[in-house]
This record gives sequence, structure tokens and C-alpha cells, in this order.
Amino acid sequence: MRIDVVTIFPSYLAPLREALLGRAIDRGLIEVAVHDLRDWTHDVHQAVDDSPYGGGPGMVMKPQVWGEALDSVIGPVIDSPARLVVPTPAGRPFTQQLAHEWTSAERLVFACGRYEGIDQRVVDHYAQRMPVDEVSIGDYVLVGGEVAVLVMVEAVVRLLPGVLGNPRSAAEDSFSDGLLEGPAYTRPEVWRDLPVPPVLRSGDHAAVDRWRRDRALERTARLRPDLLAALPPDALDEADRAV
Ligand SMILES: Nc1cc(-c2cccs2)n[nH]1
Repeated sequence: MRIDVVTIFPSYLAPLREALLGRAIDRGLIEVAVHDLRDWTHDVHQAVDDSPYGGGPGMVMKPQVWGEALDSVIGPVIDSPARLVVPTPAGRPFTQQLAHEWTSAERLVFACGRYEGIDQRVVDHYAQRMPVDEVSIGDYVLVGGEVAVLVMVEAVVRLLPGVLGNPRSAAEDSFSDGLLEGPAYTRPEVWRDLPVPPVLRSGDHAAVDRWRRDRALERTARLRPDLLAALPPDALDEADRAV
């Protein structure tokens, strides 16, 4: 998978080259290119934004600059293997399911907006030619899309074959079965008078699996009842319903 990010703060994306993601790049599992939007300005001030039509606070990012940058980065959009992703608080929710969907994309191109967003005609123009996703990572407002891109790239790349040491990790994620993950424990057996639940040391794998499922159901019911309500009818068996 090739990932391109267009931003006015390229250094914000430096973490993409660290740790797990950095190793995925070194191993050739992904390619990452970060582009400075100002490289496509032609004025001495390298202006990337302007006042909003209709008035109102803040600034809107100019369509011309974005058009030149995305044409250059995406290349010919006919049959482009790229998806254009625009982080915005006014977008569809980014979910584990969407992360999984994007793992099949040959290319992801992220357009990082700042200020009050990017002139809508940029999305409208490219949406006529390729898949464009306006995506929110949560119901809160950031200053720019760069942090959202870090979140989404990590969530997608960790799902790619070979990236995680143990593929079971991605398969057993929170949300993989529609539930939140239950609690996890490691040594010591007792820590500050708090013991590890004995069933986890019993060696009875069926009992451990049941215990973990029960804790996941309890946690989901307590913290995310909406996830429980969204489960398909056959997702919970009789033992689940007894929790
Ligand atoms: N979920 C979300 C995205 C954003 C922004 C994207 C670009 C500027 S602000 N805030 N919150």
C-alpha cells in the first residue's frame, strides 16, 4: 500500500516513520510520502487560505493550491487506484470496519485541512473522478487533519498482513467481534494486594475463554451499550445472554 499525505505541517507526520509503522516502511510493506502543500503555491507569501465567502470566522483553504497538489500527487485520476481521504469533524465516522475496508486500497491519499476546512469544490471535483471519503475520528474539533491522519494510518496499517507480529492480535481486536475487549493481566500474580483472577491461571482454556467473553460482554454493556444493540441477533448465544 502506498500512502501519500498532503499537509502544511509535514513534520507533524514524522511519527509515521517511528516504531511499528517505521518498520513496515523499512520492510517494504508500505510506502509513505509526505508532501508540503506550500510546494504548489506560486506567490511570495505561499498563501494556502483565504477569507470565507458569506463571511464568518477563520479562513478556508484555497481550491487552486489543493487542485495542483492533488493532481500532482494522485496523478491521472482515470482508473486511479487511490482513495482520497479528507479528515473533517463533519465526516462519516472512522471505524474499525472502515479501517478494514481501506486495507484493500492500493493507495490512500490524505488531504490535511487546517483552519475552517478546504473549499468544498476540491472534494466535489475529485469525488466525480475517484472514491473520496470525508471522515471524522470523533465528535470533537482538532486544529488540523494531521493528527487524524496519524490515527487512521496506524489503524489501517496494523491490519495489513505481516505488520503485526501476531496476526491473532488484529483478529482479536476490540470491535473484531463487535464487543469491547475485556481486561488483560500479566505477572506478578498479586500486585498491591490485587490478585490476577484465578481462572486465568487455571489452565482450563474453555473456562478462560468463557470468562473473557463474559468480561467483554459486561464491559461493553457498561461502556458501549450501543455496540450491544448493534449486534446481529445471532451474535449472542444463551451463555452470553446470561451475563
Ligand atoms: N474528527 C475530527 C477531524 C478534525 C479536523 C480535521 C481537519 C481539521 S479539524 N477535527 N475532529
